[in-house]
Amino acid sequence: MTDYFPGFGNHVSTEAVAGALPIGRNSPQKPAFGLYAEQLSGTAFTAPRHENRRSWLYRLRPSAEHPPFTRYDGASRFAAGTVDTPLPPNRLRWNPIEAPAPGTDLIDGMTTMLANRDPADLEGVAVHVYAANADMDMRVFFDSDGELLFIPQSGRLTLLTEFGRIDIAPGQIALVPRGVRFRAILPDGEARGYVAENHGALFRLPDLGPIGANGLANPRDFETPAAWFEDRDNSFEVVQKHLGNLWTTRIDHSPLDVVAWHGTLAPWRYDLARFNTMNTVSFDHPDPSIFTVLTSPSDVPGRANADFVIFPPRWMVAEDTFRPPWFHRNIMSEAMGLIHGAYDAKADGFAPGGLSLHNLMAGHGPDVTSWRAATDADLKPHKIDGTMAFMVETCWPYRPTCHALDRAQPDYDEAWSGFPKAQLPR
Ligand SMILES: O=C(O)Cc1cc(O)ccc1O
Ligand SMILES: [Fe+2]
Repeated sequence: MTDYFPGFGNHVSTEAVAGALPIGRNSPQKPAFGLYAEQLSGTAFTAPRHENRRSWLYRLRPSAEHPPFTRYDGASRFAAGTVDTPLPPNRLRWNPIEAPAPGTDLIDGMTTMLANRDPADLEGVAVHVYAANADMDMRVFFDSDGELLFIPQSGRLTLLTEFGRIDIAPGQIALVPRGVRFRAILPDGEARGYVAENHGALFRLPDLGPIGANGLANPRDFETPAAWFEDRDNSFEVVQKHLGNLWTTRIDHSPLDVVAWHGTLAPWRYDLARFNTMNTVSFDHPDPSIFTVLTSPSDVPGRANADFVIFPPRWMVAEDTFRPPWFHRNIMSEAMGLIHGAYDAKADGFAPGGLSLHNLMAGHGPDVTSWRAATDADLKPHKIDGTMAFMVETCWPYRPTCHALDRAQPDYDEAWSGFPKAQLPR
C-alpha cells in the first residue's frame, strides 16, 4: 500500500477501503457504504484554476454533527493576545521555553510568541513554540485561522489527520491545512518545536526565475499521506482555534473517520535535507530569499505575507567577501528559530529551540564575535555543516505576546556592542 504520494499540490485520489471513493462524480446520491461526502475548500470556489485548492472527503459521519463550541480554558499560552501597548522597536531574543508539566499534549504545550494582523483579515502569520510530553489520545484539534507549518526541533511527531498519517522528525516539516482535524502522537515521549500559522494565501513553492525549472525545494520531494482512518465510537474532545481564541466541543466518535478522499488540498511533509541549496560561487552574500522553501504571497507583488526560509548546510566559497549575513535594516520583519547546530551570524545566545525577532528597520546582523571571526577568516572553501536555522519573514511587523515580551533575554542588544570604530586616513 502507498503510504505517501509524491508532489506538491497534486490531485490525489486515495481510499483506505476498496470501493469507498466514488468514480466520475463527487457527490453521488448514495456514496458507497453509506459514507458522507463533504467538500473542504482551501481557496474561494472561484480562485484561478492554478491556485484553486479543495478536496472531497468520504467519511463515516459528517463533520457538521457536533454540539456548540464553548470557550476552551486550557492552553493558556496558546492563542494568547499580543501586546496592544506601544511596542518598543527593540530587537528581541528568547531562550527555549521551559519543560512542560507532566501530561502536557501538543495543544496545551503550545506557546504563542509572535503574531501580526487579525486572523479575520485572512492575512498575517503567527509563530508558536511547543513543548509537549503526552499524546493527544481522545482529542483532536483544528485551526480555522490558518494552515499550520510544523517545524520539529527535538522529538518526532506523528500527526494523525483526517487525510492520513504523517510521521516527521527534526529536520523535516509538515503542513496541516486550515480546518483539518488532527491529533499528535509523540513517539519519543516528548517533543519540542515551532509552528508557523499562516492566516494568508496558502504556502506555495516560490517561482524560480533565472534559476530555471529545478532547484530549491523540488515538488516531488513533498509527500502527501494516503487515506487512513480510525473507527472509534468513544467520546472525543474537538478543540478549535477560531478568530484568535480557543473553543471546545465534544462528539461521540473520532472525527478522523475519512475513509477515502480526492483533491488538491491535503497535508504534506518535506525533508529539509532535500532542499537543493543555491548560493554564490563568486563573491558577496546573496539576499536570503535564495533560501526560500515556501512563500505565501500578499496582494503586493513580490512582498510576501510570509516566507519560510532555511539556512541549511552549504559550502561557502565566496572570494573577497564577508561571508556571514551582512549588517542590515529591512522593510520585512524577521522571526528566526534554530533546529540544531549554530547560526553563522550569532556566536552566542541563539540556542536550538530559541527564537529571535528583528522587526522592520531594526538594525541587526552578525554579533561582534561572528563579525570579528569572519573579518579575519582565511577564505578557503568552508562547509557550514551540522546546522539548520530558519526564518519566517513577513511584510507585517510582528507583535510579541505579553508572555513572550516578559521573557525576552534582557541583554540581547549586547550582541552588537563593542564594534571598533573605523579609522579614516588622516
Ligand atoms: O538576520 C538574519 O540573520 C537573517 C538574514 C540572513 C541573511 O543571510 C541575510 C539577511 C538576513 O536578514
Ligand atoms: Fe535579518
